[in-house]
Amino acid sequence: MYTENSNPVAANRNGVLILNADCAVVFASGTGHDAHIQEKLSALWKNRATTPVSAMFTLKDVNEPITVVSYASAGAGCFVLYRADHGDPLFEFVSSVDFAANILRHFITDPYEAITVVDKQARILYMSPVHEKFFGLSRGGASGQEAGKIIENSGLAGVLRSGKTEVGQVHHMRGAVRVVSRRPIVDADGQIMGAMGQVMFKSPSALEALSEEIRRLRQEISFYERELPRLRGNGQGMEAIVGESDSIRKLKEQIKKIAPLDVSVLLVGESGVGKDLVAHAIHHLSPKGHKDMVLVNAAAIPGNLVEAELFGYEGGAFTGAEKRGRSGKFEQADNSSLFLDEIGDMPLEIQVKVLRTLQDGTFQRVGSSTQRRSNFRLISASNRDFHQMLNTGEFRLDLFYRISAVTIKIPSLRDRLEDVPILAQTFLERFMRRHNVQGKYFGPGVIAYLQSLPWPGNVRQLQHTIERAAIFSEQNEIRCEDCEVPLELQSSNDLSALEHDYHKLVPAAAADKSGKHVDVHQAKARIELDMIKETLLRFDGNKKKTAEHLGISRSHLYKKLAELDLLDV
Ligand SMILES: Nc1ncnc2c1ncn2[C@@H]1O[C@H](COP(=O)(O)OP(=O)(O)OP(=O)(O)O)[C@@H](O)[C@H]1O
Repeated sequence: MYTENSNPVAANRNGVLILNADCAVVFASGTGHDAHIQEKLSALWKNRATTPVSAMFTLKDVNEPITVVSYASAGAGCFVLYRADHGDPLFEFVSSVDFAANILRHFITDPYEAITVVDKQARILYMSPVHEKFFGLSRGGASGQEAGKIIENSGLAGVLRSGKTEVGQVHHMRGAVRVVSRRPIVDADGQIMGAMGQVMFKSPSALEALSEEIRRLRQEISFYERELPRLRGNGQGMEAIVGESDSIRKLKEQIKKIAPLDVSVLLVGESGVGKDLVAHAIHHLSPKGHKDMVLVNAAAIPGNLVEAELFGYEGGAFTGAEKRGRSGKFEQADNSSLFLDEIGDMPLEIQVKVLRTLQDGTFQRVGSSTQRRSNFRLISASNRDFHQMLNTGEFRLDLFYRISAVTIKIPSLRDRLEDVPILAQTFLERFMRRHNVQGKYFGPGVIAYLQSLPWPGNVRQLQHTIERAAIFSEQNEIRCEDCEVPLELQSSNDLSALEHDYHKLVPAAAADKSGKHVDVHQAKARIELDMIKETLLRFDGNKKKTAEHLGISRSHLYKKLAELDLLDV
């Protein structure tokens, strides 16, 4: 029998015992000499045929509990003995969990959370198989090598120096991005023994998505921080209406005069001219301006909910109603302004319902017979032609009188093209402020080009054009070709209506982007082409919807598409 007992410290705490097939001791070291321990392990080893010896277990009924790691071969049983202190988590873990070894094995071979263990000199003692594979090494190929030589950008040597744990670090290696944690490993006296790195192999893409989401949310927060002053109302007064033309000056005068008076105002004008802005400015300058204006989109209230939405309801008035009931828009607008947007699109049956409240300010909540009163200032807006609607009976005359004590017409942009430069500059600066972009500017000829366009979608369309140009312009300079203008006819969707407005559109279409003159047929074809392209895009290439929307037959559309070589769209 060979015995080894030269290290008193090791002998005191640790040891090795090797037994042959007949349970005789062939090697003992340290606590392996302890007769009591030898007896216990021999008994276990003897019964190995009926009760296999665990890979890791604790001997409890000896002087001091001992953690044992065993390795069995056909001819011998090798036991590594480790005298654990009481309260040592490893001892507790191993002594209380039968399958402790399986867990540790799982931990060191987990394909999703690979580990690397280094000694004090940052030499690799162990690397998980999946990690070795990742580095193109064979099994055990990393052992004994310097961590920095195997692991690109390894931070383990740094952790050994600093003694500080690093959690959730992004680590670039071999062209991949991984999330890693590194920690120093200390002994019972707090001395650094080595370090361990752990790499998340699974879902770094999910973590990347998470960090991308955080980045996006941060951006959004900073966007809203910049927007807040405007949303709080700083941008809702007269200063929000940009323009220096005579018609805009006159409009601002009208707003100043009308705002303090408690009369109902009807704002008319094409879509995108700024009716909403004007409504806010009137409310803002009115004695009720300190309260929020209540907005109702008259075209968008679902028919079956219109009464509940406008007048409110009592608790349990109908299935799905809130228990405590709810106030409607009229009630919410008490002592404030009520903005009835798109009033020209209000269905006739709803017109009847609102008329009475508009006449005397009284209403009843659905499910209640109590008469309520609301004192609101009415502002309405529409891009529809009221004369025509009154003639055809689409809009009630009595309601029209009620909403239009004063009517303000907001001019189309093409009738005040002198406002285009200041509007374009304002939108560009606003865009840069909101999106933290710097240095964009209009190149030569761009403003003149913008002034030559008809703007059927008015200021909204100009704003979108500038924003699109700011996004897509390759350099800081915005050029004419960046200002692609899809023709959006908001209030009239067909080509005949376009022809009706032809005298207004021709001057604009009569120059191409470089300012070169084109004749009337070319200009008309250009408009038609733009409309077809824009509408096709809007309806994802659906030709039926495109034809319907443009008010042309499908055969005409196909003919045009064939001419334009767009049939495959
Ligand atoms: N004079 C202006 N100065 C600055 N921005 C303007 C001006 N007129 C319109 N805008 C901007 O153009 C866009 C459309 O304006 P707004 O919604 O007020 O138009 P609208 O006439 O109410 O349109 P719709 O009839 O389609 O509701 C908004 O972003 C608005 O801020």
